[in-house]
Amino acid sequence: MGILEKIQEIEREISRTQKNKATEYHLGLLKAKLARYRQQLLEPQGKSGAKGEGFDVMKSGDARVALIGFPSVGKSTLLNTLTDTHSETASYEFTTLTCIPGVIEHNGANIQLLDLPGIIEGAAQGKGRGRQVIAVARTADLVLMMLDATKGEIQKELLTSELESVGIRLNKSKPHIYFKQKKGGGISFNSTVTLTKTSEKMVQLILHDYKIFNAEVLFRDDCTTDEFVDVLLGSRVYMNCLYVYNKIDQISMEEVDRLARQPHSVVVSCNMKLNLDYLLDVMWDYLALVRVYTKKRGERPDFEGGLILRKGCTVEHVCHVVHRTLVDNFKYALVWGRSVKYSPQRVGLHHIMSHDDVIQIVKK
Ligand SMILES: Nc1nc2c(ncn2[C@@H]2O[C@H](COP(=O)(O)OP(=O)(O)OP(=O)(O)O)[C@@H](O)[C@H]2O)c(=O)[nH]1
Ligand SMILES: [K+]
Ligand SMILES: [Mg+2]
Repeated sequence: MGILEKIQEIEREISRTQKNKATEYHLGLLKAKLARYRQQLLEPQGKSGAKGEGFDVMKSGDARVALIGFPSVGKSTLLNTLTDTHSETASYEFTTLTCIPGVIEHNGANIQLLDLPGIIEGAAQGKGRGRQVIAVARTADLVLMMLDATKGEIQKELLTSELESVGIRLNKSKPHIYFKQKKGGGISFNSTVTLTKTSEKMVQLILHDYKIFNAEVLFRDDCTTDEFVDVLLGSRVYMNCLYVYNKIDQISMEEVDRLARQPHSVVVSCNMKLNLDYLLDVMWDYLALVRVYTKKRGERPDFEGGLILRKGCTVEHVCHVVHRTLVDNFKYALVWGRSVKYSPQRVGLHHIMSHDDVIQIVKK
């Protein structure tokens, strides 16, 4: 039996099984099996076809953003509007068949935007070019899930579950579970909180099913069985996602207002160029980018050549970007901007920089 058939069989069994106390362990085990088969399905089966022509795009710039969505929601139209690249657009589905990179220039940063073929239900199982699209999405720093504002929330749910089924978790943080396989000593299970969503027995059963007999498990949160399986499989990707509702020119103001209030959501119209500046600002936030200007003593800051770093970056990070050996000769730095109380303020290597700060590094 192929993996796909096995998956279907388990899914059928799960839907047949009534959810209650007596079937809890049975269902938990089925779900764990399902997760394992899905993982196997994703792993490239030989060289042929798995990678897919037209998807091998070099990473470039300061960050990478992938456009995911059903066909004809306006992904290519967005790429054409925000970048100098041209990607074919049309009213029929699957206009785009490969990965098309463009560059967004924003706040002095170059953000690589990837236009991708539309994905459809069953993409994770290889329908359309789903698997290749998902593989590219995994390499991005941010997913823009583009949705057609004239269609229902169901698109978002379907896409989210497609991505979930291949190990991509959107806007979720990694479960606080410590798991380590050991050479011996059996299973050591501990938790720092009371577990209400799973149990030691459930975890033991799953580990047994995975043929893991020696391991250390520590729950630091009241996590679910599914979250434990995520940690066990270890290959989950936790990604930031922005839901971009396009074609708001086609819906009522009330509806626009409602969509705009959804979490992690931005409403736009690519055709009418509505709200795209706001989209760029939110993208910048979600990418957690920071621009820092350097300045030499007695000179004006270099406002042309801002350095692009990540939120939380320190003076030490800035030094590394400026020059490899700068840290060794570092005496102190003067900083102007939002990260300091007084401008300028003398700071050390561990000082955390804010967006648009100016820094002057003083050497020994
Ligand atoms: N009304 C309206 N139509 C739009 C908007 N943006 C794009 N469209 C239209 O939607 C259709 C599909 O646009 P594309 O950019 O080709 O969509 P896509 O998501 O790249 O489609 P695939 O590559 O086939 O997956 C085109 O006819 C566009 O003109 C918008 O803001 N409003
Ligand atoms: K299209
Ligand atoms: Mg397209």
